[in-house]
Amino acid sequence: MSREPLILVGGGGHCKSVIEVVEASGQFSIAGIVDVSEKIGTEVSGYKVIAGDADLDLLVGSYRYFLVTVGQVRSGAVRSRLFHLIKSRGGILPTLIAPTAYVSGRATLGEGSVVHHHAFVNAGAQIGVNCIINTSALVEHDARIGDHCHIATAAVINGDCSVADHCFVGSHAVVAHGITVASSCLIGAGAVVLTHTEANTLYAGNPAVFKKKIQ
Ligand SMILES: CC(=O)SCCNC(=O)CCNC(=O)[C@H](O)C(C)(C)COP(=O)(O)OP(=O)(O)OC[C@H]1O[C@@H](n2cnc3c(N)ncnc32)[C@H](O)[C@@H]1OP(=O)(O)O
Repeated sequence: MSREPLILVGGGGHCKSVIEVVEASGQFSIAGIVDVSEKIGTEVSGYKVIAGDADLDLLVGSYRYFLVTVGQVRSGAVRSRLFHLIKSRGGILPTLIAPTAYVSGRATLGEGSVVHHHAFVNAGAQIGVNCIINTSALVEHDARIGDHCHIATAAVINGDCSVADHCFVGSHAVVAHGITVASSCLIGAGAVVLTHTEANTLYAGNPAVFKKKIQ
């Protein structure tokens, strides 16, 4: 079966992690990577950077399938901008699930979202568009994850939680059952979130407490 060519947009560390998922899932062949123009001709995990940011518009005319592979910690703005640019030009952002991950048939996954190796998405979970469900993350039953969120490595979003758009939940953080994380929050690595959060705010620690507002 021939595999559709796929362009990866962003050639940093997160791109390497997505490449592991693309190769293992076997649905697409990686046609190239888009990064800053100075990196054209270099390689990421054996795949060439074929174009710079400014050429993305043109590439959307030549290829159908794209994934945003820029990472996301402090802000999801770059990932969100690239997602909307690709979509506005008619590009398709597929969902991708690593073969070692488990995604319930009763869960939903928005376009451009990637579930990385050994992650688990349980029944009734709803994941928005352009999300990263990173390696070994757990999204439990009926949890809702908004658009452009990054649930980082081994983070746990428990049952009935709601994580709004543009959030980052750090490595090994735990969001307790039924908690709402408001939009554009950062949850520090290892935090244990036991209370609902305010938007645009960093919370960290166990129990997680207010640390600062985010511009
Ligand atoms: C494959 C992958 O790599 S996936 C990505 C994995 N990466 C992570 O999980 C990110 C880890 N980083 C964090 O958790 C950070 O908290 C971030 C990036 C969310 C925020 O960082 P910054 O905006 O630089 O926060 P900053 O350093 O200003 O910290 C503000 C306060 O919160 C505290 N703080 C920040 N993060 C944490 C944390 N994880 N746990 C406890 N306290 C923390 C700081 O000590 C500081 O406290 P103080 O005001 O009492 O001195």
